[in-house]
Amino acid sequence: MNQSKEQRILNFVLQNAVRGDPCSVLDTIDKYCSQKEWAMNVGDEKGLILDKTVEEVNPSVALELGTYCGYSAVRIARLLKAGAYLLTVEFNPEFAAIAKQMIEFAGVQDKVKLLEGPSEEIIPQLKKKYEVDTLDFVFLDHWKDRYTPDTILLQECNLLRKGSVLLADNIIFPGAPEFLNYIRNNPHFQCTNYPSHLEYMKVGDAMEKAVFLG
Ligand SMILES: Cc1ccc(Cc2cc(O)c(O)c(C(=O)NC/C=C/[C@H]3O[C@@H](n4cnc5c(N)ncnc54)[C@H](O)[C@@H]3O)c2)cc1
Ligand SMILES: [Mg+2]
Repeated sequence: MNQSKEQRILNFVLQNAVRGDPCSVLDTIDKYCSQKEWAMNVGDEKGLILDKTVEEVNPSVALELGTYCGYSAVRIARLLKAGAYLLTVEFNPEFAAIAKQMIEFAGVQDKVKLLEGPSEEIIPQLKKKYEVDTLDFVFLDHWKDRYTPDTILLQECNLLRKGSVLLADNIIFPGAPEFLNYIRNNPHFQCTNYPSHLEYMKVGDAMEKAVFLG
């Protein structure tokens, strides 16, 4: 049975990156996906916007929706302070298995909890089952039509506090027009747009930061 693209990306990392070195894992994925097979990792250019936002927020508890191969989970986890952790949600079992190996190879497994299942089921479990009080940072990079319902769900589950920061990928391409309309017209969020490019391409894209005002 021939391998999936995601399996080929993982194999390339296992054979070419330095075990326990998150930066080498990120660089190796970026090298593979820019030179061999495109994949929907946040990538190096938008990755810098993600880095700056995570460093600015310095979260104790972070949530990622849409783990995929684990690129942004590694990217976020490598910046977390001692005792801080990332919860990352992925409902495709094949991708979750790939991401688990990617996270472990990068050596950030102690900072990452990979939760397998749909975000709409996991989010309501975060307080009771995963002992979360509130989330300091949320990275949205899953199906784009889930950004709005999951942002509403996070509020309904009282998982956001004054100052919680949401960062959403792909505002331009593939685009999340409904989310943009929702969040920019919502008085409870203060929004900032970060123009960039689609990962590994010369196509325009952007990220949107939304600070919850309580
Ligand atoms: C054809 C084509 C290809 C790529 C692009 C460009 C492009 C560029 C990008 O940066 C992109 O992020 C995307 C994109 O579509 N991302 C969707 C990412 C989903 C991942 O998240 C998982 N997931 C999806 N919904 C859920 C959910 N509720 N609960 C838990 N996991 C979920 C999936 O299992 C995948 O692991 C696309 C445009 C067009
Ligand atoms: Mg994306």
